[in-house]
Amino acid sequence: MSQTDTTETRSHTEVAVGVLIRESDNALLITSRPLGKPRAGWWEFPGGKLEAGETVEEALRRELVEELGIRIDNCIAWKVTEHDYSHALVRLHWCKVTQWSGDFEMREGQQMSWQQLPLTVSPVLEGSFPVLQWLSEERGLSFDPATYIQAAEAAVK
Ligand SMILES: Nc1nc2c([nH]c(=O)n2[C@H]2C[C@H](O)[C@@H](COP(=O)(O)OP(=O)(O)OP(=O)(O)O)O2)c(=O)[nH]1
Repeated sequence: MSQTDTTETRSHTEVAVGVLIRESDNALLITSRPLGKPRAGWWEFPGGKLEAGETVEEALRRELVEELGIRIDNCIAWKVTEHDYSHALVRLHWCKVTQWSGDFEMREGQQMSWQQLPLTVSPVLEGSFPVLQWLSEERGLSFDPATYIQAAEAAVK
């Protein structure tokens, strides 16, 4: 390797993310990131990192019990995306969830909001923007990333 080659190999952090869709009105569950995590207070879809030996579905089931106190009945693998944050290079495994049981409890002191598109909470994690676009397209809605991008840029300043 030459001295000018600054190529750095970063390993991916695998993350399971749930797009919970409420049957009655198609609303999406969005939660805020708890204090102590990178981007605390930002909004995201619920989920978290895979632990050693876990499948995406197992990780999502565990995270949703730990964070929200609910048990999911189905987990439909949907998309895989990547995002390079300064704190981690993440690979996001997106699953749609339409059935669950239990009452929502914010076990990590976070907030939750059932949202229609476009979301009204802000700022939203940048790694979730592609999914907001796909969900908008599925619903025949236009997607304008500008508002999300501006809010994210303002929040990292
Ligand atoms: N849960 C979730 N994570 C997301 C989304 N979009 C996005 O870029 N991410 C990124 C942010 C984080 O870098 C990573 C998730 O890691 P995390 O720190 O929240 O995971 P965790 O709950 O297992 O946390 P920890 O207690 O192990 O630190 O994925 C999203 O919509 N939901």
